[in-house]
Amino acid sequence: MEILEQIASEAEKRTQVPAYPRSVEKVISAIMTSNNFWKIVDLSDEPLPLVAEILKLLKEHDLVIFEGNQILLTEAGAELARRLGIEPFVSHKCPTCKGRGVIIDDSLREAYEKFLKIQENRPPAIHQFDQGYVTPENTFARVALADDRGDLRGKKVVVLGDDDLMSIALALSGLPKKVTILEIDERLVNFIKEVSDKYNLNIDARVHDLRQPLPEDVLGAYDTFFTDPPETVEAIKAFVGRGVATLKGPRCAGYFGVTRRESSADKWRRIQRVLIDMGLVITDLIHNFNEYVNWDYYEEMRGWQLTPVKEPPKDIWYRSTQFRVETVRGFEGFNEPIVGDIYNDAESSTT
Ligand SMILES: NCCCCN(CCCN)CCCN
Repeated sequence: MEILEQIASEAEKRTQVPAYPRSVEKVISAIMTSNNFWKIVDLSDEPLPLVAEILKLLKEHDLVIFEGNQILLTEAGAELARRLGIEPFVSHKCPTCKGRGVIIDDSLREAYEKFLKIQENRPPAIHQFDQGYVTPENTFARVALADDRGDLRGKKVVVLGDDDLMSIALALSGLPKKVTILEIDERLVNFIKEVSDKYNLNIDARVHDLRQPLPEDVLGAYDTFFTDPPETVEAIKAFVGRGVATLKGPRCAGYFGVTRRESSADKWRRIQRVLIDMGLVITDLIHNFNEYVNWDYYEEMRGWQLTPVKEPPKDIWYRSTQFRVETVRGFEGFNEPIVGDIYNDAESSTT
């Protein structure tokens, strides 16, 4: 145990990311499962900067070697794993729903097929706004989830930030009474407007920087919000807080993703305290519900400078947990201006 403690404390000192013996143990389990850096980050469920530093420390202790871009345990590393009883990861994920608990069934199939075609011409994700969209199937799984919880039919829905094109999927499903979207990126707003005009979707799409307070007419006017904020506590407070500010009253719902790729368990605790303090209850937390298509600006992101081997990401590695929250009596949204950097902290790495 002592070596894990030593590596964890050194890794925390170097990265300022909270690190524990369990963090090191999970990285070793991940190495026993895959030699690919991105898969090791994905399996370990620890922040990328911390995983990168732990790998460097394991190498310094001759417990790991880098053969080309492959990350392998040495004989000493395998011996340590045996001694501590560390084993490879084993998945028991449902092959049908992929662990989401919902599927895109026949009632949504036609709308989903249309969405698949429409999203082929979507604007690419850009670094400037920390964009990274989820797969089209994932976007529709969020529609299925919200309908399964009774949050869409006859409801007014608002989307805060929409590189995932949730607004188009929601409108195509025909379930909400109204869909509004606020998005900083004009390319996306124009794309959504064109699609809305072409398919008669009647989407209320507006360019808006979510660091600025919301327009008056959206405050207290919606039943359900969707957002997928950057991974700083400030950004989550701003995006989710504004989502709450759009809600009509108690017992309204909000959906958003929070990742482990850029947020430690300690940051999660701060995030969850912010949610509780807003007067929300967390009704659902679905691990790895969201899977993000690899963005082509990966060489510009901070995480790339930190990787111990320079292997371009191939398979999906960035995932997030889908949160569903509900307001109760006394809830309080947040609609103040945000100043300062909402994209970067010690744990973020894809900005
Ligand atoms: N920088 C690339 C990954 C960004 C993912 N973040 C924004 C997602 C927008 N669809 C945060 C994901 C979890 N909140």
